[in-house]
Amino acid sequence: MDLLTKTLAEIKPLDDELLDAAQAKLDNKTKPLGSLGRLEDFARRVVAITGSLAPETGKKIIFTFAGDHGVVEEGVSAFPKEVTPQMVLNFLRGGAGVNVLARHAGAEVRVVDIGVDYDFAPQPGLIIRKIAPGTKNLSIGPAMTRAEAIAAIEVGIELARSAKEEGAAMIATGEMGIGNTTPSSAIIAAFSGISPRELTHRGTGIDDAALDRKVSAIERGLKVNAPDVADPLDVLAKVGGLEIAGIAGLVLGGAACRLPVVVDGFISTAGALIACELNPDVGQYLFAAHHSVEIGHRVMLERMKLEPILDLKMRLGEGTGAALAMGLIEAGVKILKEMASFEEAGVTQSNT
Ligand SMILES: O=C(O)c1ccc[n+]([C@@H]2O[C@H](COP(=O)([O-])O)[C@@H](O)[C@H]2O)c1
Ligand SMILES: Cc1cc2nc[nH]c2cc1C
Repeated sequence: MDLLTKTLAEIKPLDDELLDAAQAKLDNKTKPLGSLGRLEDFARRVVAITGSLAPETGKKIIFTFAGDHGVVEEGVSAFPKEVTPQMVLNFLRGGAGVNVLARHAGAEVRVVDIGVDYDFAPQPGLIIRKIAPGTKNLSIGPAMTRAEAIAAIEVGIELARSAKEEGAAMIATGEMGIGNTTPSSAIIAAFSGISPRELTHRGTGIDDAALDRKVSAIERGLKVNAPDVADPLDVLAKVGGLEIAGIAGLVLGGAACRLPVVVDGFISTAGALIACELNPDVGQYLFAAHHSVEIGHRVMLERMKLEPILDLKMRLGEGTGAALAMGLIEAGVKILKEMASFEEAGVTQSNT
């Protein structure tokens, strides 16, 4: 059996008994019932995901997948495509936004070249698993073959599995790819049936003329490719991206090996959406880090029934939102593990 099929079969819905046991433990802590709000949900879900009533919290890894996009030749981004490899080198030197916020959160950043149109020298922190030197222009034909999409998903699955073997407590998604808000918008337009004009936004900060070109590129791409929404791999291959596929795989691999997965912004959520369309149980393993400024993000999150943790008006990607949210999820787990119970603290419980 191939790795993707095997992984999809391994993903199970969360166990209600574990969720209830975690809630019972939280309800014994020295606080009015439910008073730690969503921190309690984070703790409950990490218990049910990991199967432990005292989950580990130490090792946190952000995987930042980088890929290029043929559709940039349609003039859909405010930046040229050479920024993709330039930013990869910035990540590797520790100077990018995600590096700063990961250090702040105590997380490690691993950069994955899954499809950058540049040959990097092997170096620490860089995982070279290039499937192709970028996608093809999705506005005139398929972005990639189905085999390439599956190969990129399997890279993500393997990375999640190796993170689990190394003892990671939590993993997160991130990405870098000039032009990648175009395939992300195309993916949600395909699944939702909402028009690209309503869903498409300004990415890196495009002007009105570039926004028109971007909407037109997506409209043409959906028409020429006619992706089959009942077949999420078809959508991914025809109008997706290699880093989006890698993220879909990381999410699937995380769910299969019972790791909490923190999903960053718009592009990461497009990857997570592909994973959820392949197996709806995946959503229970996910934490939506934040609400991106990109307008299609809300539609994606609603479709996946995920409530974003933060709303900081961010739209950088890389894993920046995920880095910040990891600390809050960890805080919820620490409440469960470290807070005194009523009995331990000698505090009287409610009389109702
Ligand atoms: O994560 C987000 O919500 C997000 C929203 C807008 C843009 N980005 C980042 O900006 C790049 C894509 O923007 P664009 O305009 O080139 O499609 C890519 O490198 C993403 O990491 C990221
Ligand atoms: C400079 C720059 C940094 C980024 N990080 C993620 N996407 C990006 C896009 C640009 C243009």
